[in-house]
Amino acid sequence: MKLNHCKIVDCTIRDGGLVNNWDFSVEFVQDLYNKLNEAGVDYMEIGYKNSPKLLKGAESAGPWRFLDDEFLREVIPHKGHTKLSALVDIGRVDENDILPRNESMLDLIRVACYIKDVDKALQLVETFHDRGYETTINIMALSNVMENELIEAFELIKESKVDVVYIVDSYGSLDYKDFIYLVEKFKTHLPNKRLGVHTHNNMQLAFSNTLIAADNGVELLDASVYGMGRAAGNCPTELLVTHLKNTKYTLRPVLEMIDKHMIKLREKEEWGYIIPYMITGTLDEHPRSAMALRATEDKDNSVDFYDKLTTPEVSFDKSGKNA
Ligand SMILES: C[C@H](O)CC(=O)C(=O)O
Repeated sequence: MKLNHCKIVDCTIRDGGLVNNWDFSVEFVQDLYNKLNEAGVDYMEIGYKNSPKLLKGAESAGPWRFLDDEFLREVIPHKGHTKLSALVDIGRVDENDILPRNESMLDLIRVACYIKDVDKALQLVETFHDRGYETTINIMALSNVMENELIEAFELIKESKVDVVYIVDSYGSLDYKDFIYLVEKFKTHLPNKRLGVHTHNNMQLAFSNTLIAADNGVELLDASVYGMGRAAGNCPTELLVTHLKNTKYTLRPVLEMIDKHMIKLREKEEWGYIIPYMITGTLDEHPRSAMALRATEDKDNSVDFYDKLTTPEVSFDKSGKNA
């Protein structure tokens, strides 16, 4: 039997941290690592490896926002076969903070960027590659990228050392036709690269879009336990684990994590398919205005929210309120 080509990258801590300001206990993270390892999940993204020096106003965040190698060694004293990954952002990472891989707990470093910064992202990728890490470049907000910009980026990526190139649906606004189109485009222009996919669930399509990408040859599939991720959340890990065929994955340990931690956490924190996130998804916008709305007493007034977003002469201030 030919084993499925896919690998799951669980992003619960990194993307879920955008929901609770990375306020996960050490016990939670240890349980998650152990359960993902038991379930056969390939990678766990344990947080961001950005530098607090380069990101003002983030002092209140939990330790998973600015991973520290010493701390990681204490949290995961016995590493199983699940590899550890961290995400970095352009302009927020100090490359001097990244140890050579053989001195670090991390195996994979993923560089997130917008299309205009692909050149800078690839410079970072080269540094991390030369320090021994597996690398990805995650081009965010792809639904807002012009074809000509993408083609220019492909030229640089093709010649680079990056291992995996991600198709990222940051706004949860793409459907199956978009994914088939994008995967084909990436495969045609980057025949020498492996591909990854990261989806958001604004339109209830995260799981199905991930499967379509996988069926079309994408290898690294991002997911989060119970879908925990920014705003509408991500493709649920438990669904991939149980649904992908010809794999070594098992569902039971992920269900144990959900029973022990995720149900309680979801009562305290909010993420998932919620109408204001559906609205920003269908309008192909960042969910920040919907997130701001959900923090107000008016949080369920979706008609008013929709009217504001679709009325060109109304503008929003930074908190998401209309001005
Ligand atoms: C690098 C990640 O794919 C970034 C992310 O979560 C996004 O939605 O954008």
